[in-house]
Amino acid sequence: MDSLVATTNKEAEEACDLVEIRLDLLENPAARPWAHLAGIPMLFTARRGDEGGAGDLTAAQRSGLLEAVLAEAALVDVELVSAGTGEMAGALEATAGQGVPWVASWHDFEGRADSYGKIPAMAEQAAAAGAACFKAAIRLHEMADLERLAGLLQMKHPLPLSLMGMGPLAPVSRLLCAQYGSVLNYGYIGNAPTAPGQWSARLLKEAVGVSVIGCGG
Ligand SMILES: O=C1C[C@@](O)(C(=O)O)C[C@@H](O)[C@@H]1O
Repeated sequence: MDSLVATTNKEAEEACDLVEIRLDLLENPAARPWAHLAGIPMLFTARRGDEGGAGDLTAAQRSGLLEAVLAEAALVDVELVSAGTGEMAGALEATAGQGVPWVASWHDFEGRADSYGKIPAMAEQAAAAGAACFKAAIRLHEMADLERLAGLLQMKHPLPLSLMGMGPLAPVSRLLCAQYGSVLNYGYIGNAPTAPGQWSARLLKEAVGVSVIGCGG
Protein backbone atom coordinates (compact mmCIF):
# COMPACT_ATOMS: atom_id res chain seq x y z
CA MET A 1 0.00 0.00 0.00
CA ASP A 2 2.74 2.47 1.02
CA SER A 3 4.69 1.35 -2.05
CA LEU A 4 1.71 1.96 -4.29
CA VAL A 5 1.08 5.45 -2.98
CA ALA A 6 4.79 6.34 -3.04
CA THR A 7 5.28 5.23 -6.65
CA THR A 8 4.81 8.06 -9.08
CA ASN A 9 2.96 7.71 -12.37
CA LYS A 10 6.25 8.23 -14.22
CA GLU A 11 8.10 5.56 -12.20
CA ALA A 12 5.28 3.05 -12.71
CA GLU A 13 4.98 3.81 -16.40
CA GLU A 14 8.71 3.32 -16.90
CA ALA A 15 8.78 0.07 -14.92
CA CYS A 16 5.57 -1.62 -16.08
CA ASP A 17 3.40 -2.13 -19.15
CA LEU A 18 0.51 -3.09 -16.89
CA VAL A 19 0.10 -2.40 -13.15
CA GLU A 20 -1.47 -5.07 -10.95
CA ILE A 21 -3.56 -3.67 -8.10
CA ARG A 22 -3.87 -6.24 -5.32
CA LEU A 23 -7.21 -5.19 -3.87
CA ASP A 24 -6.90 -7.77 -1.09
CA LEU A 25 -3.76 -6.02 0.22
CA LEU A 26 -5.31 -2.55 0.44
CA GLU A 27 -6.68 -1.17 3.70
CA ASN A 28 -9.25 0.99 1.94
CA PRO A 29 -9.77 0.08 -1.71
CA ALA A 30 -12.74 2.48 -1.87
CA ALA A 31 -10.22 5.36 -1.57
CA ARG A 32 -8.66 4.21 -4.89
CA PRO A 33 -5.03 4.63 -3.80
CA TRP A 34 -4.02 3.79 -7.40
CA ALA A 35 -5.82 6.85 -8.83
CA HIS A 36 -2.54 8.71 -9.43
CA LEU A 37 -1.49 5.93 -11.83
CA ALA A 38 -4.30 6.80 -14.27
CA GLY A 39 -3.32 6.24 -17.88
CA ILE A 40 -1.38 3.03 -17.14
CA PRO A 41 -3.39 -0.14 -17.92
CA MET A 42 -4.57 -1.80 -14.70
CA LEU A 43 -4.97 -5.44 -13.77
CA PHE A 44 -7.13 -5.89 -10.66
CA THR A 45 -6.77 -8.87 -8.34
CA ALA A 46 -8.65 -9.79 -5.18
CA ARG A 47 -6.72 -12.87 -4.14
CA ARG A 48 -8.21 -15.81 -2.18
CA GLY A 49 -6.61 -16.37 1.23
CA ASP A 50 -5.57 -19.93 0.37
CA GLU A 51 -3.74 -18.71 -2.73
CA GLY A 52 -1.70 -16.06 -0.97
CA GLY A 53 -4.33 -13.39 -0.44
CA ALA A 54 -4.53 -11.17 2.62
CA GLY A 55 -7.49 -11.07 4.97
CA ASP A 56 -9.22 -14.31 3.93
CA LEU A 57 -11.86 -12.44 1.96
CA THR A 58 -15.04 -14.31 1.08
CA ALA A 59 -16.02 -14.89 -2.54
CA ALA A 60 -18.74 -12.24 -2.14
CA GLN A 61 -16.19 -9.72 -0.86
CA ARG A 62 -13.75 -10.50 -3.65
CA SER A 63 -16.51 -10.28 -6.27
CA GLY A 64 -17.63 -6.93 -4.85
CA LEU A 65 -14.08 -5.57 -4.95
CA LEU A 66 -13.63 -6.60 -8.58
CA GLU A 67 -17.05 -5.43 -9.76
CA ALA A 68 -16.41 -1.99 -8.25
CA VAL A 69 -13.35 -1.42 -10.44
CA LEU A 70 -14.44 -2.97 -13.75
CA ALA A 71 -14.89 0.41 -15.41
CA GLU A 72 -11.18 1.12 -15.05
CA ALA A 73 -9.84 -2.43 -15.51
CA ALA A 74 -7.82 -3.56 -18.52
CA LEU A 75 -7.81 -7.08 -17.07
CA VAL A 76 -8.96 -8.87 -13.90
CA ASP A 77 -7.54 -11.93 -12.15
CA VAL A 78 -9.76 -14.72 -10.82
CA GLU A 79 -8.44 -17.99 -9.41
CA LEU A 80 -9.20 -20.99 -11.59
CA VAL A 81 -10.53 -22.76 -8.49
CA SER A 82 -13.06 -19.97 -7.87
CA ALA A 83 -14.15 -20.02 -11.51
CA GLY A 84 -14.56 -23.79 -11.22
CA THR A 85 -16.77 -23.67 -8.12
CA GLY A 86 -18.94 -20.95 -9.61
CA GLU A 87 -18.41 -18.77 -6.52
CA MET A 88 -17.29 -15.85 -8.71
CA ALA A 89 -19.88 -16.39 -11.45
CA GLY A 90 -21.48 -12.99 -10.85
CA ALA A 91 -18.14 -11.17 -11.09
CA LEU A 92 -17.20 -13.10 -14.22
CA GLU A 93 -20.54 -12.27 -15.84
CA ALA A 94 -20.07 -8.59 -15.03
CA THR A 95 -16.53 -8.79 -16.38
CA ALA A 96 -17.76 -10.30 -19.64
CA GLY A 97 -20.56 -7.73 -19.77
CA GLN A 98 -18.00 -4.92 -19.67
CA GLY A 99 -15.78 -6.68 -22.21
CA VAL A 100 -12.92 -6.97 -19.73
CA PRO A 101 -10.75 -10.06 -20.30
CA TRP A 102 -9.71 -12.16 -17.28
CA VAL A 103 -6.72 -14.18 -16.22
CA ALA A 104 -7.34 -17.55 -14.58
CA SER A 105 -4.68 -18.04 -11.93
CA TRP A 106 -3.30 -20.79 -9.77
CA HIS A 107 -0.57 -20.87 -7.09
CA ASP A 108 1.43 -23.67 -5.51
CA PHE A 109 3.44 -22.19 -2.65
CA GLU A 110 4.84 -25.61 -1.65
CA GLY A 111 6.10 -26.66 -5.04
CA ARG A 112 4.55 -30.11 -5.27
CA ALA A 113 6.17 -32.49 -7.74
CA ASP A 114 2.90 -33.25 -9.53
CA SER A 115 2.01 -29.59 -10.18
CA TYR A 116 3.81 -29.38 -13.53
CA GLY A 117 1.85 -32.30 -14.97
CA LYS A 118 -1.44 -30.67 -13.95
CA ILE A 119 -0.86 -27.43 -15.81
CA PRO A 120 -1.93 -28.48 -19.35
CA ALA A 121 -5.31 -29.67 -18.04
CA MET A 122 -5.73 -26.50 -15.99
CA ALA A 123 -4.97 -24.41 -19.07
CA GLU A 124 -7.71 -26.33 -20.93
CA GLN A 125 -10.09 -25.72 -18.07
CA ALA A 126 -9.23 -21.99 -18.03
CA ALA A 127 -9.86 -21.72 -21.77
CA ALA A 128 -13.18 -23.54 -21.43
CA ALA A 129 -14.20 -21.13 -18.65
CA GLY A 130 -13.53 -18.18 -20.96
CA ALA A 131 -10.23 -16.90 -19.57
CA ALA A 132 -7.89 -14.98 -21.87
CA CYS A 133 -4.79 -16.38 -20.22
CA PHE A 134 -3.80 -19.02 -17.65
CA LYS A 135 -1.26 -18.08 -15.00
CA ALA A 136 0.54 -20.43 -12.62
CA ALA A 137 3.16 -19.64 -9.99
CA ILE A 138 4.98 -22.58 -8.41
CA ARG A 139 7.68 -22.75 -5.75
CA LEU A 140 10.81 -24.23 -7.32
CA HIS A 141 13.18 -26.55 -5.44
CA GLU A 142 15.84 -27.65 -7.88
CA MET A 143 17.33 -26.86 -11.26
CA ALA A 144 15.23 -29.51 -12.99
CA ASP A 145 12.13 -27.55 -11.93
CA LEU A 146 13.26 -24.70 -14.17
CA GLU A 147 13.25 -27.06 -17.12
CA ARG A 148 9.85 -28.47 -16.15
CA LEU A 149 8.41 -24.96 -16.00
CA ALA A 150 9.94 -23.64 -19.22
CA GLY A 151 9.14 -26.99 -20.91
CA LEU A 152 5.44 -26.27 -20.40
CA LEU A 153 5.84 -23.15 -22.52
CA GLN A 154 7.04 -25.28 -25.43
CA MET A 155 3.82 -27.29 -25.48
CA LYS A 156 0.65 -26.27 -27.36
CA HIS A 157 -2.11 -24.81 -25.18
CA PRO A 158 -5.48 -23.30 -26.10
CA LEU A 159 -4.55 -19.92 -24.59
CA PRO A 160 -1.41 -17.99 -23.65
CA LEU A 161 0.35 -19.04 -20.45
CA SER A 162 1.91 -16.89 -17.78
CA LEU A 163 4.29 -19.07 -15.76
CA MET A 164 6.71 -18.16 -13.01
CA GLY A 165 8.66 -19.72 -10.17
CA MET A 166 8.72 -18.65 -6.53
CA GLY A 167 11.54 -18.97 -3.98
CA PRO A 168 15.32 -18.74 -4.47
CA LEU A 169 15.10 -19.87 -8.11
CA ALA A 170 12.30 -17.39 -8.88
CA PRO A 171 14.41 -14.64 -10.48
CA VAL A 172 16.09 -16.91 -13.01
CA SER A 173 12.81 -18.71 -13.71
CA ARG A 174 11.01 -15.45 -14.44
CA LEU A 175 13.56 -14.41 -16.98
CA LEU A 176 13.66 -17.89 -18.50
CA CYS A 177 9.85 -18.07 -18.73
CA ALA A 178 9.72 -14.64 -20.39
CA GLN A 179 12.27 -15.90 -22.92
CA TYR A 180 10.11 -18.95 -23.63
CA GLY A 181 7.02 -16.84 -24.27
CA SER A 182 5.37 -16.43 -20.89
CA VAL A 183 3.01 -13.46 -20.93
CA LEU A 184 2.44 -11.26 -17.83
CA ASN A 185 5.79 -11.31 -16.06
CA TYR A 186 5.37 -9.97 -12.53
CA GLY A 187 7.70 -7.70 -10.57
CA TYR A 188 7.03 -5.34 -7.68
CA ILE A 189 6.93 -1.56 -7.55
CA GLY A 190 8.13 0.30 -4.45
CA ASN A 191 9.96 -1.91 -1.97
CA ALA A 192 7.57 -4.74 -1.15
CA PRO A 193 7.54 -7.96 -3.20
CA THR A 194 4.12 -9.63 -3.27
CA ALA A 195 5.61 -13.11 -3.81
CA PRO A 196 8.87 -14.78 -2.75
CA GLY A 197 11.65 -14.11 -5.24
CA GLN A 198 10.03 -11.38 -7.35
CA TRP A 199 12.33 -9.00 -9.18
CA SER A 200 11.58 -5.30 -8.95
CA ALA A 201 9.49 -4.44 -12.01
CA ARG A 202 12.14 -1.98 -13.15
CA LEU A 203 14.92 -4.57 -13.07
CA LEU A 204 12.74 -7.27 -14.62
CA LYS A 205 11.74 -5.02 -17.51
CA GLU A 206 15.36 -4.10 -18.09
CA ALA A 207 16.48 -7.74 -17.97
CA VAL A 208 13.68 -8.91 -20.28
CA GLY A 209 14.53 -6.02 -22.58
CA VAL A 210 18.07 -7.27 -23.14
CA SER A 211 17.09 -10.96 -23.39
CA VAL A 212 16.30 -12.95 -26.49
CA ILE A 213 12.54 -13.53 -26.41
CA GLY A 214 10.99 -16.40 -28.33
CA CYS A 215 13.41 -19.17 -27.39
CA GLY A 216 12.37 -22.71 -28.12
CA GLY A 217 9.66 -21.78 -30.57
O1 LIG B 1 -0.40 -14.27 -9.24
C1 LIG B 1 0.42 -13.40 -9.16
C2 LIG B 1 1.83 -13.66 -9.37
C3 LIG B 1 2.55 -13.42 -8.06
O2 LIG B 1 2.11 -14.36 -7.12
C4 LIG B 1 4.05 -13.64 -8.29
O3 LIG B 1 4.47 -14.77 -8.01
O4 LIG B 1 4.74 -12.74 -8.73
C5 LIG B 1 2.28 -12.00 -7.57
C6 LIG B 1 0.81 -11.74 -7.41
O5 LIG B 1 0.59 -10.40 -7.01
C7 LIG B 1 0.10 -12.02 -8.71
O6 LIG B 1 -1.28 -11.87 -8.56
